[in-house]
Amino acid sequence: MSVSGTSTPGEARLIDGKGFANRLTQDIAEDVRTFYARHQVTPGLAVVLVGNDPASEVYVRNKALQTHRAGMRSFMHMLPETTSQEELLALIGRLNVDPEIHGILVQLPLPGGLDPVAVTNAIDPRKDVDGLGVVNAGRLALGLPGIVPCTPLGCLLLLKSYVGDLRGLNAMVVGASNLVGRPMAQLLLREGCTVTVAHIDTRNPQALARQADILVVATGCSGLVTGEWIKPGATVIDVGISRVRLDNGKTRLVGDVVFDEARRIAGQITPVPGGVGPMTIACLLRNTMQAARELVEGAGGGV
Ligand SMILES: Nc1nc(=O)c2c([nH]1)NC[C@@H]1CN(c3ccc(C(=O)N[C@@H](CCC(=O)O)C(=O)O)cc3)C=[N+]21
Ligand SMILES: [Mg+2]
Repeated sequence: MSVSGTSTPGEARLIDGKGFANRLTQDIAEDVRTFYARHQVTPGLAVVLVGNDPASEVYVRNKALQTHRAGMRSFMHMLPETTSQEELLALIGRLNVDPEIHGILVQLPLPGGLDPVAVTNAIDPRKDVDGLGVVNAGRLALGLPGIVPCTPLGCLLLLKSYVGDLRGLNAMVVGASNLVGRPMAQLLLREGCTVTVAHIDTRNPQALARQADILVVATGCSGLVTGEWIKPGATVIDVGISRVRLDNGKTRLVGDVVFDEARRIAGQITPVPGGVGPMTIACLLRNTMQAARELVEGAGGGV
């Protein structure tokens, strides 16, 4: 591996997000025990799910499972599709003042009729473990400490571990969502990358991507990024996760990157599943631990 973040083409090294996330969760479990010994407080995470989208139910259950593995408390709030904005805001108001809750996550997307901006910003910024409210998003944009969104944070931890120093590298983020693309670009900028963000109106994103030492793809369009997008030896982080139906009727999870093409050209690449997804959940636990510390100890923190 050279300092430019590229390596000889051939077969890309697999980035083991699942293994990294497991180690991170064990480290957090240790922090939880130390924190309990010091304060007799167990960090608590509240997850709010409105409606019954089957994919969201899987994620939310997985989050609860991992929360328990880290020794934290998990509080699930499954609300019916018919929940009103007032009812949801009232619940967040109660969670904001509940001393047993240190982190609050409202699963997105919300059913139509509920305003995700109003709901996200009703969360106390100290408990906003998704980092999606204006206070934490603004802190990230200004380079100040705060809570960083879980998926971009997970991608950054993988990049720092597998690439090392990111300074001076060309990074491209494909997708400009508030949940992933924008905060990802901010984090890479903070690490000293030269950052390009491609979005729906970008002309010839493939030509821009071919310059990128680091390519982070977060569009939700399965198969968007083919081998021709990839600079030989680049590090590719695939955030996309789509369920596709195969000819035999079974379903399979795929990313936004055509994996079999990309792995022949990239230097290293995340698989789907087993890449970014498990890191998202581990970083949610990390953010909850950080929020509990700041709420209980009043320490100024950050990543
Ligand atoms: N407020 C909010 N915050 C989120 O962080 C958030 C959200 N809303 N809405 C939905 C997306 C999606 N998301 C995933 C988390 C874990 C996996 C995950 O663990 N994936 C496994 C596979 C899981 C499976 O088998 O289905 C993997 O990639 O290996 C995937 C996706 C968090 N999201
Ligand atoms: Mg994810």
